[in-house]
Amino acid sequence: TACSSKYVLSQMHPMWQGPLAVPGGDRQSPIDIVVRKSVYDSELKPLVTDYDPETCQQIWNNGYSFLVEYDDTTDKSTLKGGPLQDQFRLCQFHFHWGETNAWGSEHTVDRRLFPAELHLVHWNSDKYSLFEEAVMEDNGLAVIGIFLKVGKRHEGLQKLVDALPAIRHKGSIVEFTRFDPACLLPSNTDDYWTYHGSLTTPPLTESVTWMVMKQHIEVSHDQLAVFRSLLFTAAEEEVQKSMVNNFRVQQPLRGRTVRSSFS
Ligand SMILES: NS(=O)(=O)c1c(F)c(F)c(-n2cc(CC3CCCCC3)nn2)c(F)c1F
Ligand SMILES: [Zn+2]
Repeated sequence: TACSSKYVLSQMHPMWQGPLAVPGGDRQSPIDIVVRKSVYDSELKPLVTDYDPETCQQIWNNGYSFLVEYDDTTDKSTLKGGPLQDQFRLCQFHFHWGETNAWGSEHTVDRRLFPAELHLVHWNSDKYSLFEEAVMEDNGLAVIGIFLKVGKRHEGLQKLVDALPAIRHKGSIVEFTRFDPACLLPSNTDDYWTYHGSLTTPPLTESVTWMVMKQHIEVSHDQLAVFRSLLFTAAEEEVQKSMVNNFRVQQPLRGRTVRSSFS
């Protein structure tokens, strides 16, 4: 898909630190969400997701995370509502996690870290015709962020966990079909924080409307351990590096307001 063909990885250090902020960047991600400073906005609507599992295509290790990619050539898997004016197409979802359960998420809530964070990446198909185009525009992307906590096993996640050994190395890809990403959403998707930010990996473009869910999902310790069995490195590299701590350092708020859909 447009999204997959271009998810090429720049030679990024695993612990993507990169420039603290993009030159002139005043809406970088991730950030700490300071609950008491967020502003309730009664105009914010519930999110409306409409995902078709038939658009699920493949799962691959891009050397930064693992991605589940969807066919985004038609409006079959969409997101609208929330703070969004337009309709957005799902192109991929991926995760960020730590080497231990003590950290791993990119966003935090009052400095609280979670062991992992799921990102569902969508692009504005009302205004643009390709992901690559949308990724460069102010209102081009919409990403849903969902925190993961260690607890009971997540039945829906297991199909994905079982596919990971086949993509241990950077660059490996396998067919992955009929996976409904709705199974990864928390039961309550009405309560979220939203702010204008950026990709947390290169090209770090400031094109993302973020919606971070208030409610986390639970996965088991063992399921998360399989994430950590992935490798940043390709099969032919001598030194293999575990794919862990693939999160970006937090960025300055620069006067932005984080709005909440709940009071
Ligand atoms: N963490 S995040 O902010 O949710 C997040 C995203 F939203 C992304 F869209 C990407 N992304 C990066 C590219 C490379 C493209 C390479 C060609 C030019 C456009 C980017 N594809 N998708 C991404 F890597 C990422 F981490
Ligand atoms: Zn991400």
